[in-house]
Amino acid sequence: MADQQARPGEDKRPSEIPVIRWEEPPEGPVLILLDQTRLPSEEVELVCTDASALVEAIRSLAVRGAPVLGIAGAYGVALAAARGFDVDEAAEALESARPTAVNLSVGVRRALAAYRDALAATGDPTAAATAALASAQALHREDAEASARMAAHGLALLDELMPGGGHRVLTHCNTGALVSGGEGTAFAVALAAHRVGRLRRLWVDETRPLLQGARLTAWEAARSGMAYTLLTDSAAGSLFAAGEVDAVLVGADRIAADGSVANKVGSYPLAVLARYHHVPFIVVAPVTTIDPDTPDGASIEVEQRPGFEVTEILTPQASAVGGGGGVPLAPLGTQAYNPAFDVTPPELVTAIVTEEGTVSPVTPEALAALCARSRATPTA
Ligand SMILES: CSC[C@@H](O)[C@@H](O)C(=O)COP(=O)(O)O
Repeated sequence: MADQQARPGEDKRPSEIPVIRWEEPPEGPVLILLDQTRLPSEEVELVCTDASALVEAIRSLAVRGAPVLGIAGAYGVALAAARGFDVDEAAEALESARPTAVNLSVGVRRALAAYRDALAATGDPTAAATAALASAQALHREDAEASARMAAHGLALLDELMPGGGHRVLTHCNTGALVSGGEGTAFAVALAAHRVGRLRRLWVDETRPLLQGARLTAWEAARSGMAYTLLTDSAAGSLFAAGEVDAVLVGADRIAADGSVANKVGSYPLAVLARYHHVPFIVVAPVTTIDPDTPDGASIEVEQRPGFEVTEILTPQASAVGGGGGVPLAPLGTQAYNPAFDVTPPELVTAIVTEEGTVSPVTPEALAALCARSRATPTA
């Protein structure tokens, strides 16, 4: 079950946006999410008391973006365990809530493994629930740390590629604090450049159809005080042609073993434009987004979203899952093609920036070496 409660909208640094948190009131543990479908007009929290409410929140994009989906999935397992639900069933429902972002299943599986190990060791479901929660909290902390390290590596790369500073960066979708335990992935790099006075402008693609750029990235950019300009996705071409873009920074939902990058639909056209205009196309993602079990781009499952997201303008009150209810943009009955993501082949990616360092050029061998380095670091 999920309840909604409004919270006052005082100004905060992006890192202080309370995207997701665990609380234990007397009625029992809850997972509290900032409902991203209501931004930027309202800051409303969604209180999940069970995993099925969280599954619904994930499908409706109340919580979204690869790293935080992993964190949410892990807390979802902990919630099911703490509330005495069937943990395996909850884990399965959570893992399959959205197919493309690999972080979701990484987070769910990690908390589930912690739960099962503790149950096997102690036979005590309460101890197992505590272990699942500790695992989710560790993932949450690690993501914040990874975010800071990605920002540092990404800023170093921007400075290396453009030693003069004054970076004009184009970004797509939303990759800031709203998707992370920290300040995000691609947006965190732009924020780091802004803080040291080297970001001249952040170009923000509106990101049709659900407007994560306009609603969320512009909201985060405004809070950070950086210079930013919103554009329609289709205006990116003329912006490149005018020589106004020095680099493209995007996140990723899944990176295949060959370096193919699944990210919000519209990323691939930006990569093609960037190549044509000799502009670096940089992907920023934690190592958990690299999926060694997915060999190539063709093997990535791309989520297909309902057509009404394209044929209607959804108001915050209209359900993004249950079927329309928004303002019609197209004649009734119009069919829509609505993949949530597209896949950029590795040859169009200048670099992949992770918390473990930067891979450039992007090759299967370099990615495998990075993953091996990361696996050598123990996790909770
Ligand atoms: C660091 S976030 C990377 C991606 O998850 C992000 O760019 C994206 O595509 C999110 O899509 P969404 O459908 O809003 O979950």
